Amino acid sequence: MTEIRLWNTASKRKEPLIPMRPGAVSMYVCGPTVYDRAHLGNARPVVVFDTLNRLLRHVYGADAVTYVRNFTDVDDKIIARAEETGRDIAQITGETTQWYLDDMAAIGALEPDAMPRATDYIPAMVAMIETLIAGGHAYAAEGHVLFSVESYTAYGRLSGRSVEDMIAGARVEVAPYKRNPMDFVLWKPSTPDQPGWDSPWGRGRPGWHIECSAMSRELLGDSFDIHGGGNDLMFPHHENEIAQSCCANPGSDFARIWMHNEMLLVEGKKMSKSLGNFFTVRELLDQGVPGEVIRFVFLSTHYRKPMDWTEERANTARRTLQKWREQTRDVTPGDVPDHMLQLLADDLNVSGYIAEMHQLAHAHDQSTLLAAGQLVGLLGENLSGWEIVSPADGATLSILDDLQRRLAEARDAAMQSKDFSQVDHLKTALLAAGVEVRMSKQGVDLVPGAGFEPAQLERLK
Ligand SMILES: Nc1ncnc2c1ncn2[C@@H]1O[C@H](COP(=O)(O)OP(=O)(O)OP(=O)(O)O)[C@@H](O)[C@H]1O
Ligand SMILES: [Zn+2]
Repeated sequence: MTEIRLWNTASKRKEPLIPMRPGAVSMYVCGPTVYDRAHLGNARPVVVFDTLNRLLRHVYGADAVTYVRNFTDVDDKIIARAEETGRDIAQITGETTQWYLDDMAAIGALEPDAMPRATDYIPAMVAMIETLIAGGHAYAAEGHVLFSVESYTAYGRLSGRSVEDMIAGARVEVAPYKRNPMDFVLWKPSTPDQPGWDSPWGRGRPGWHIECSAMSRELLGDSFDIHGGGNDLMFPHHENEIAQSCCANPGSDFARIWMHNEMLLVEGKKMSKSLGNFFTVRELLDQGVPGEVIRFVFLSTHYRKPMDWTEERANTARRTLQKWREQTRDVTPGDVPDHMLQLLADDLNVSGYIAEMHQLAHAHDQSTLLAAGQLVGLLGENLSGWEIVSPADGATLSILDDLQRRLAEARDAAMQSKDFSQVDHLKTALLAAGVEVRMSKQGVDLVPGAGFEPAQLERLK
């Protein structure tokens, strides 16, 4: 069986994935707070963990993998949105949840095995908070319940900070009912017009962090294999999840491997709702960018590196996919070769994997190319958005293939003879027909651009 190695943020090294329950892999990923359309940054963790989910299913079998991603449908941001718009909270969260599912399906993400909504798990959260109070890890004060960070000596270990550093560096809310400024809210009181549930501490609602601790435990148990999310969640959210879960379930590991994707940036800054520097996945789809192109752009950068979205990258992705789609039309998928699987299994080296896909395309190994694409959620049948693209027809593609071969041969010959006139002649003619010519050590690539005129190729036949 392929050994999967993943970078564990907690240990700061790559570790083999050894499922706690042999043959059964469990993964929890923090999902969205549902009050607005997902922006492009929000789609990055979805693509990253969807790709991992697909790899896990390939290696262990689909039935052996349990992937959970939650919806946070109770949160102060949602309450604020309802107040601003005068709309009903259930309407806002219901609509936004459906948008999210539609948009993520459009970028080729499989639905997780479970998608718990926080409001369906309030009793589990209350029970966990009671356990924490009984164990001396939390205290009730003025209708709130707070987690006492001093009660957990490993607090800060994931993000590598001490409690003193955190107090100095963080903008923590200082409140009279807190014993330590770093103590964080497990439960807070609700006014009569805010969503609330009866509890031993009065009518109120959970804090954000306890939601994930309770839902992951209900669905995956005290300990599970992989916990994922964006690296903006490492502190305080994940640090707080660990504190809650490890104190409520003594002796458990909570999550064995912590994985964090880097951010999608806009001019050097994280794309985020609060900064207002965002555009949504839906806007891109509506502009005619196929969901598969969005996915491909994400896959082209390793998940632990920050990245930008540029139109140029989108156009390159579109041309590559268009070509591969034509090449693999009516082809039956073969098998993904082991050396390619090894690349994915090495902490999701998808860019290396895509380089191999280019090689397969050059070698006209269409059935392997198709299988390789489908393993990472590309070249499938259900990916929308291509209808507005006019693909080159089969005859034109075979001329292009022929020209690609001739150009590669001409180049090899010219390396010996030092006479590049034939290479230059072909290149000039291709460029005139609107075909971009890319030559690298790996080979020759012909990419028809927006101004492609197939008729111009006829005279090169
Ligand atoms: N720019 C980004 N790049 C990659 N992942 C992101 C980016 N922004 C948010 N995420 C991830 O998206 C998920 C949902 O995040 P969240 O709903 O907090 O969005 P947000 O834009 O960060 O909102 P806010 O700015 O209001 O905090 C989380 O897993 C988070 O890590
Ligand atoms: Zn979470």
